[in-house]
Amino acid sequence: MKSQTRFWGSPFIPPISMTLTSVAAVFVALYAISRLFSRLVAPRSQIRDLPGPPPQSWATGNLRQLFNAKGLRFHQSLTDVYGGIVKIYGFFGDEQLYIADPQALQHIILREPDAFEETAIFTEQAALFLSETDAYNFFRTNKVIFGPGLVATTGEQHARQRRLVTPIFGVPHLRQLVPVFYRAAERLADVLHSQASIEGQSATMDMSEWMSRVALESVGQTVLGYSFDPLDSPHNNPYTAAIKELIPTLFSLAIVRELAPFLAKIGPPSFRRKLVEWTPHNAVQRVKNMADVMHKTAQDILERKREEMARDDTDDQGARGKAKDIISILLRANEQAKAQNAEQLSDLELTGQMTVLIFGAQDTTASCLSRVLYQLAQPQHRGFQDKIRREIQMAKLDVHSEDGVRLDYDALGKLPILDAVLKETLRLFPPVPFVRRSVKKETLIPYVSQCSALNSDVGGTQEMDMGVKTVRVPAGTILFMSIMGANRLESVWGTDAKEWNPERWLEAMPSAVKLPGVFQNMMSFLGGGRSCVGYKFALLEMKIILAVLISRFAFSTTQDEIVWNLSQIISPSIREKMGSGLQVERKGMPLIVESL
Ligand code: HEM
Repeated sequence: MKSQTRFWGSPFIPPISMTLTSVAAVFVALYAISRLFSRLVAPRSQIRDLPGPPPQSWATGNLRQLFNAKGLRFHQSLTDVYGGIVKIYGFFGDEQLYIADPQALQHIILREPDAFEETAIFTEQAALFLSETDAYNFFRTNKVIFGPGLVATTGEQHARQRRLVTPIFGVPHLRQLVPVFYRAAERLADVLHSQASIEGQSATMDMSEWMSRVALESVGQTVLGYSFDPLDSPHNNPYTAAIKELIPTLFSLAIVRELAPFLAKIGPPSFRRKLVEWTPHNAVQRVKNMADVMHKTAQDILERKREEMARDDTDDQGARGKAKDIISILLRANEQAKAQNAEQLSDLELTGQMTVLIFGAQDTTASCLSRVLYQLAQPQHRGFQDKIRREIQMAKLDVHSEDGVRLDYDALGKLPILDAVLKETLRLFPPVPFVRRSVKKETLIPYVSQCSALNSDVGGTQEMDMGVKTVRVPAGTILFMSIMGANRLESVWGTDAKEWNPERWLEAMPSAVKLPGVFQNMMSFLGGGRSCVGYKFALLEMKIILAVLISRFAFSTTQDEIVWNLSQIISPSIREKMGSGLQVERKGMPLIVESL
């Protein structure tokens, strides 16, 4: 008997799903033909002469190696084995570039940013997935996850939004957020303390889960003035579930999404939306539903903010004090701009910013915080925990705060060991290991060839400077900018570039080679007009959380084997060996947490 195909319980689905499968096959074939054709008519590309790995297959090139949860080694090997500028393959022999070279990155990010844009894939993907209005919103969400994305557009519209949003991440506003970050960090510390007390004085806890929760609560409170997760009780907010799921789900669709620029040209938005609704693919449907939940939540919060603002205005001279969260500030600035007929954000742009900021902030900081705790918990690095604890105790002696417990904004900026540990972790383990761009117009990219020893022994590279060269790159080429590769170059960081050594930040840096990063010569927050708008916010938040936790707890490792996975943003999981040599993995990073 033939098995019955079911799609979301609908009796009409089998014929539709069959039709869609055939339609998809036709699209893929058309895409392949169009790529082949454009390659035949295009002048011979110089990319062809660059070194790089062979494609794994003609159809998917190296994409399966690049967009793979276990792909971190492959990413690292590209720079180690082939140098700072590497030829890789996309679909059907499409030649792409993988870049860690400082000269090339300077060119792309600072010297000629107009020749590059965030991959059109994202714009067109959104256009493909959603109705016109939602596509706009969804796109911005998506961009911050898979690449930069303050807004859905490039050029002047992005510049305008950036101008409007940047001031709220300045030091005066950040100072006001300090107590909010402390509240979340201290609540977490109380919860961990009571858990540890149940088992005496110490207990094994999944610290990556806790970092994820405290990061979401911190950003919810500071950006939206909204509590997603009270930390002291189980949380079941649908938004929380959506944002946790979205990144891995989108990453699992990474290869399919490569086809988006082509598919997005088909028909009007309403037709493309229908196509997505009918697509018999679980991950596609989940992404659509998550986007809906996030958009709806952002709309509700915006409504509530407007009501609060109206109440503030009618209150007796703001007796309750004006809300200090970022969206309230943005909203007030926007209302002022409206009154003066100046630059402002539409409602759709405002809800888009909310989602973008939550996404940009949550997983990235959670990933970095988890990695800092993991490093500090290693037996060989535990001395750094003691040093940080001591320097915090010393700093508190100088602080005249109400409770004598919290270091203020300025005191937090004067903790050299904590600072060095955070910088070194961000350098060696950037939460976002790469971003992508596409070339808008043909350009000549300079690079310093460091491809000397074609050394297949990953990690055993010998970089040799062979002088500045250039490569002519045609419009439409996709680039991977390797944040992790650049952050580990020996030419920039010295021979111990691949080691975790916080002490390097307490000494003079060995090299004068400049990377175009916005923060401390590293690429972790990128650089230029698309750099991370929230990096000072992130550093402040992470310092407060770490200062509170390290003051109250000692962290050490368990027997578990922890592995770090790539899903655009890096996250840990536990590898378990089952009988018969089988290995399974589950999300998490258990550490032994001891109350002090
Ligand atoms: C450790 C924490 C963080 C890391 C490593 C990080 C990293 C990055 C990177 C690499 C980009 C560039 C992406 C690209 O161009 O494709 C970026 C952009 C961005 N980040 Fe962050 N980020 C962090 C925290 C935050 C926080 C806390 C916020 C907000 C509160 C934030 C908001 C943004 C926004 C809005 C953009 C897009 C900027 C634009 O396109 O103009 N990030 N971030």
